[in-house]
Amino acid sequence: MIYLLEDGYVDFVVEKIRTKMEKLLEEKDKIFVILAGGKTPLPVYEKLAEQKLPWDRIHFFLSDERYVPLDSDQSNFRNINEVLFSRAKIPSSNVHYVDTSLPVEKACEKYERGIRSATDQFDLAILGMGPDGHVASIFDLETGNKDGLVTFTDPSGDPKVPRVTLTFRALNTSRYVFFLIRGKEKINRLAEILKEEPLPAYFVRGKEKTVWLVGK
Ligand SMILES: O=C(O)[C@H](O)[C@@H](O)[C@H](O)[C@H](O)COP(=O)(O)O
Repeated sequence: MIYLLEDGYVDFVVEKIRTKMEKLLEEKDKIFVILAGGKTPLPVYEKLAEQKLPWDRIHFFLSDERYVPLDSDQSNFRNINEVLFSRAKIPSSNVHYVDTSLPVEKACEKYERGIRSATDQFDLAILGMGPDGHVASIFDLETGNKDGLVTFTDPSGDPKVPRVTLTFRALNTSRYVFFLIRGKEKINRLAEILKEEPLPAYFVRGKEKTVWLVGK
């Protein structure tokens, strides 16, 4: 499903996420949600934090993290914490992040252990896509197809730093996938994906539904 929005992007996307979370919470006591890093979702997260949701029943995981200190302004955790986790007063035990104070392999192992002990599937993945078609920090298919749920990359992307990322295997346990994309370049990538171009984002699908929320 694709929504192409002329304006009102943030409000529309927040509403979609809120209603989906409410629906999922009618079925289950706890839900497990993946959040993308990057800039596009930040105003969405900020507005989401103002919603009346049972935050103690929602568990969050990051799709990927830049391997930088957690207080760096390049840290996805820091940026999401600022606009969502701390504002909505989400219990810290519900926030699963990559411990970048550890050596990178250990950080992956710890993140993977945390996921496995919490759940074997995600209910909702809120993802972005790069202007080159990458998703999470999967810039090439080999990385995405690694065994296990979490892996790391050489310095890649913008900022060009090593990254820790969920694999296709982990992302594709998600029941619902919402892609949040804005701008011409990303719209061109989506057009390619619809023509089955094997870009990384092409390989991520929700088990029940994949929704593209596309803005100018
Ligand atoms: O850490 C990251 O960079 C991401 O999680 C990444 O996959 C992001 O979603 C895209 O690069 C889009 O980023 P923008 O929204 O900033 O364009």
